[in-house]
Amino acid sequence: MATDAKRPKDSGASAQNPGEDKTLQSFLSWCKEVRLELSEKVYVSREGTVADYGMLAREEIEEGEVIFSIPRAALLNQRRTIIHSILEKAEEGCAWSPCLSPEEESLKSQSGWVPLLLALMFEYTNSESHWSPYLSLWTDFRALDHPMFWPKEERERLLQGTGVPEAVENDLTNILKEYNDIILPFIQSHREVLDPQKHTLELYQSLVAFVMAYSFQEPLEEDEEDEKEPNPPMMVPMADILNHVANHNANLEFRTDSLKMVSVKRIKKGEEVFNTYGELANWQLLHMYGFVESYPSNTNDSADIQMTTVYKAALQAARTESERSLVAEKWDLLCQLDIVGEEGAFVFGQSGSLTDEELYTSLKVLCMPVEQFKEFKENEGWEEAEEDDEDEMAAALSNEGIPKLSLPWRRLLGDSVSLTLQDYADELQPDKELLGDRQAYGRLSSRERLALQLRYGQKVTLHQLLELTRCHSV
Ligand SMILES: C[S@@+](CC[C@H](N)C(=O)[O-])C[C@H]1O[C@@H](n2cnc3c(N)ncnc32)[C@H](O)[C@@H]1O
Repeated sequence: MATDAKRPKDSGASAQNPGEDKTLQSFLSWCKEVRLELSEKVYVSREGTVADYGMLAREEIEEGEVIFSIPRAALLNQRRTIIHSILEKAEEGCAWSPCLSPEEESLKSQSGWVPLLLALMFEYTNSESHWSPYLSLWTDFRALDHPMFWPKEERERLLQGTGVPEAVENDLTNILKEYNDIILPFIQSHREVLDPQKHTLELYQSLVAFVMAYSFQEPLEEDEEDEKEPNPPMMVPMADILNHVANHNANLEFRTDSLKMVSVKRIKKGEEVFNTYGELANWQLLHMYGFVESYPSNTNDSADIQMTTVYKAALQAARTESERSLVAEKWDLLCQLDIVGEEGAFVFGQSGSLTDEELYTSLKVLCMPVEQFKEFKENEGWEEAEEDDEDEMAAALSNEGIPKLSLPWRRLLGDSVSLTLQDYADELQPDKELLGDRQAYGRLSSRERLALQLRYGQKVTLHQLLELTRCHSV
């Protein structure tokens, strides 16, 4: 535990030169007040980290050591804000606006983030806030450079084919809707604490980006997963100073009285302490956090192909109207069986398909002769014997070290889906030469670099898959 007594006056356990950064100094003093315990083996810094603030090891840290511990009372959530009572009342369904129906008055939003966002709107703009020393670390959330802050034209041009522009459009629509339907009426009904001139849509959007990139969600117990709604997000001071890499060396543990950042491997002196934000592909990291990991460091990277892309390829391959309506019927059944969905994606990781059950079944059904499809429909799935066949094939393929999908791929859909995938990969168009040309790379804007890294990784993943389908076609 770090205490005042143990610390020399000007080089606390948490910063090499704390005096140089007054905002950081004030945050670290606040941490002591709220009894956040920080190991003397680490310090917060803006130098020597991958991005702005981060945490560095002052000394070697063994696996399993507690790096810092945050009492639950130091977490910022909807219950720990001055406006908690009005948030609670609104959540309980008490009337707060004479013009709205009870459904409209509820603070329930699609994302479940609204109460925390209202709390942040109030606390972030209140200089007397208990959370001010913490929230003052960030003066401009737009500096995060999430694609939601890029001009639309730039986003669509640089990120075409990656899935990010579509995800961002969806976010922007939801943000506008939530602000107009829930936030603004709530602000207008609580003018004693909120003000539409100050608590604007622009601020709301910035705070959504902050919650996206900095908040934590406590996982549910395994037996609660099916019954309970996910826990609402919360802000976890100090844990959110840590940057992320796939090959992380620390992990946040949720205990009864406190949250603890624990090392999951030995961390050498001078190394950065990295948390994990989850097993996230580069397109997800860019969408939610505004950064990507360079190829091939992100072992969780993947390229996601919308399930409907495969449906469209099958429709294109159909030659007559009756073949097209058979494809449509097959697709409906696959949807009903929850094997595919309008919003779903087939996911390809660095070593092959991560959704091979769904992909294999979809391809097989889409290519079935009509008689076999009738039988499949009656059984609502495969016969036992066929499952055995699949297992045998999977075993044979994994003996060869080849992902399960590769062999049946061409046999099932011929060239049509391979070609669609090729088109999909071509749409990514990353200029590989640029990655190797340091000078040219140096001339790119930071957004162009992000886009290049993202598209290159996705293209490589897809090409590995395409290569496999070519090598092992039957
Ligand atoms: C939870 S915060 C981490 C603290 C942050 N560095 C700061 O100074 O406020 C998450 C943000 O840190 C940055 N970040 C985290 N890991 C990164 C990485 N490996 N590379 C680049 N930026 C990263 C991104 O801007 C991300 O949105």
